[in-house]
Amino acid sequence: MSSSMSTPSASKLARPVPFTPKRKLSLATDSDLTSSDSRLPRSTTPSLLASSKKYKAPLSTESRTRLTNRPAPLFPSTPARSKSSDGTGAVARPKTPGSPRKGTDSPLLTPHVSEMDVSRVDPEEALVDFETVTEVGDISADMDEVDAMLRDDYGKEDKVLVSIRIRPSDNPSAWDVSAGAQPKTIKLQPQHCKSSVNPPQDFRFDEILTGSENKPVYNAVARSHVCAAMDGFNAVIFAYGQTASGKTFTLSGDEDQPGIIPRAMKDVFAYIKRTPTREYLLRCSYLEIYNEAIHDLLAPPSSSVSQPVQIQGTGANVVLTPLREEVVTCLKGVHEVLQRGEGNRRTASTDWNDRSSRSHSVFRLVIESRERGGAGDAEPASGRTTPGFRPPTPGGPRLQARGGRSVQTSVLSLIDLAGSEKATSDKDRTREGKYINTSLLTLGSVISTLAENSAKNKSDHVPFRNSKLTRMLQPSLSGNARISVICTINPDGSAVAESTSTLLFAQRIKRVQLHAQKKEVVDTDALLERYRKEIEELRKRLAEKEASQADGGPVLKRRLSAREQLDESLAMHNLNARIKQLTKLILTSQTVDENKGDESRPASPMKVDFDMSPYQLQQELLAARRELETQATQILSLEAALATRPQLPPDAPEGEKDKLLNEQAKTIRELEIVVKGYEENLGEPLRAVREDVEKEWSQKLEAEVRVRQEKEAWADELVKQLDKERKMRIKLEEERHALAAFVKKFDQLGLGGLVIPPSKLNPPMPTPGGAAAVFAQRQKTKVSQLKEHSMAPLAEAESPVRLATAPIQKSLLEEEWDGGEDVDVSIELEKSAPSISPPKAGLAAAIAARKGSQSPTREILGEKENLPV
Ligand SMILES: Nc1ncnc2c1ncn2[C@@H]1O[C@H](COP(=O)(O)OP(=O)(O)OP(=O)(O)O)[C@@H](O)[C@H]1O
Repeated sequence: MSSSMSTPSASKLARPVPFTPKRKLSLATDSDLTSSDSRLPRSTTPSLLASSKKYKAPLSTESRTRLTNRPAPLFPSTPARSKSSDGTGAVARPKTPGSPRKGTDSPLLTPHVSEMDVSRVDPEEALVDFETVTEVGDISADMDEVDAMLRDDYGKEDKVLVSIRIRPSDNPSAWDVSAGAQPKTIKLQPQHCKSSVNPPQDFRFDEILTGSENKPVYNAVARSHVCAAMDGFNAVIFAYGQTASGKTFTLSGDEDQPGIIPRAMKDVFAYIKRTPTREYLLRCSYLEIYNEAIHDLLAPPSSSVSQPVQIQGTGANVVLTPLREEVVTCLKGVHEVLQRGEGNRRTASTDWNDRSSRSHSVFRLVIESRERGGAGDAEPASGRTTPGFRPPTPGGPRLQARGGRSVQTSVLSLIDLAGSEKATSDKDRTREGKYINTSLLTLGSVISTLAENSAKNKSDHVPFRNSKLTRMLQPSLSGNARISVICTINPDGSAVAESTSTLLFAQRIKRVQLHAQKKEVVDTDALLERYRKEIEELRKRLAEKEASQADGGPVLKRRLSAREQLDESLAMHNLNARIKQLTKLILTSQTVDENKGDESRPASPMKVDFDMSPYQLQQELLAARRELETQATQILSLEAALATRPQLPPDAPEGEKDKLLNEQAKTIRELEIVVKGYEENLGEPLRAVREDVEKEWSQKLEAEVRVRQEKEAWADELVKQLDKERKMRIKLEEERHALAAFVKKFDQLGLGGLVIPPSKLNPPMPTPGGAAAVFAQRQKTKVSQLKEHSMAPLAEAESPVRLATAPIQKSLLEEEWDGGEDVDVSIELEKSAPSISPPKAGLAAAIAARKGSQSPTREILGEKENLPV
């Protein structure tokens, strides 16, 4: 059956705010992030969400309807943030401390000492039988399905279960899906193919799911893995896909459609309920990988800032430390843990998703279980049976004979990966996007190498260490886990490149070979075993106290002071309470679900001595804290010393140096694989990003070129103008020199006693008002001088040569020079000439004769002396 994914839509409604109220990003600056990502304060910034105006993934009409008609929730909504009692909305401080983990006995790694006052536990409350369970809606609804699952043979699968989930959309789908038939295929519609030569590829997967219902998705892709985890296999379920394609919706869901995590938790308790032959201890942790730093989502904010989580160990023995683990005994407890963790996740509004996960989040449930029936059990198995029970694990009783009892430990990891994305308009989001894409690319290349190794029976190096995500997943990806991958895609034509890339990833991971094994060992470190031992010890002490009281009777009582008697009875009460409390942490089919009113329980790494007085305990606590501080300082200085030490001393043996060189060569190979994977895996979307960037830059370049051309044209014009001006100056200069030379010669010949003052040969700078103004002024002065002196001698004197004898009389030439250097003085002279009245006849004649010629002096000289001009 082939169907298109399009859904008719009348209009695009506003995108509803998704249910998940994840923690928003702080406004930390880029430099903050760079300096210490792990120290990033997780404060919220409402403006980040409010500022989102861009295009976001459109929701289908179907999901919008679902979101507007909400029935009362069956399961407490996973990520909703609870209001504190003071109504501020702040998440209440967790009441319980971190539990110890295997191999983390150091107090530094389990820094949160129990805060719970055990004396307050009501022993009566602890004893609740499974028949008294009232939270029917929580667990029983899915019991039959769990029974059915338990009958299935789910443990033999050695391939990754790969499913595709297509997000509903109002736009026409670009994909043809054949989800009903076998094999289930998905194919790009021909009109969306880039190449008309190659027909679209048929992708085949285990499941192809559509629609907004989360239950069928859970049943198809997760339930078998949850049951496998309960049965002792490590199991990993993760969602992979482009941003806003529905990963968080699939994993966490919302109030109407709880996702895989809440449904899985329900099944965990249902499973315990259906398995009376075993007892369980559950503890969970929640972390995120943000900008390549691991953050504990359950740690109090102060400690998560000061102590980022580190990955220690190698290969299959990867340990995360310090990571808070909380023992959970009921669905409500898990809900509280999830809620707290979700509240601490980093989300932000991006160009594509109002609440985009900016980190990879990992919810881990550690399941310890073992056969029931040995000494120390709080209660014997009731003998009540339910159809569909699994038979007891073969070999269990035999292992008990060796002192401890075999404990099965498995981990169920539920991972919501951040979505691959293009560069976004926001700088911080782009930076996060880079980290996200890089770690996804590393995941892609790890999967590629694993698939290649499986297909060709090779053992090529797998670059697990290239990202925190792959390093953390190394034990599971190496094969010792059952893996289910849900690849989510957006069916729109605009997202074809990203969806194709996701499908290629899905196809590759399908080829990875798994060989998951159950781990059942005599494990004295298992928390379950430690609790059992502690219970036994406490019981022994209680019995001794009771016995000594019974033996001593009134005699003993008389010897003890009233205060001592009070302390004694208090100590016994505490012992009882602690026994009850520890017993309650161990889940059996009878006790599961009985602690419905409690939150997660403490799992104190310390064995508390209840005989101590409160004062003594306080002193001990203080001393322990001091020791802790000293050790922390020591660790810091050791770390600093380690960091500054060269990798190898100069005199290290050659073998060591070779080893280091080999390691470095290995790292280079890994990087090469990453680069190769980079090109292969997400080449398509990144090409698109590159094209976008290239386009933007070529536009900028064109604009720059245009501006430059304009400037060059302007500069050319300026050069031309300057050239013209220079030529004009040269011409004027030549004229000036010619004139000066001529006048000099004129004077040398003694033709008029005209003396050219040196200032005329080096004329002054132009005067304001120009030559005309100066000339007019001088003429005026001259006229007034003429008026003052007698005009007669001048009138009698015909020859201009006489002029030289009158010292106050300037020569015509001088007057001409006063006109300035750049102006044609002859014109000014002509204009001004009539105003000089009454001129001497000879001079007037000379002026008149000069009309039309370039220089009046030349005219005069030409006339009088017949000199060549
Ligand atoms: N199958 C679905 N049915 C209905 N609504 C869906 C479905 N899948 C996704 N959505 C809606 O689409 C929006 C984006 O989904 P979601 O946040 O789960 O994407 P994501 O892949 O986790 O994105 P990111 O990687 O950016 O965190 C949400 O509002 C979600 O409710």
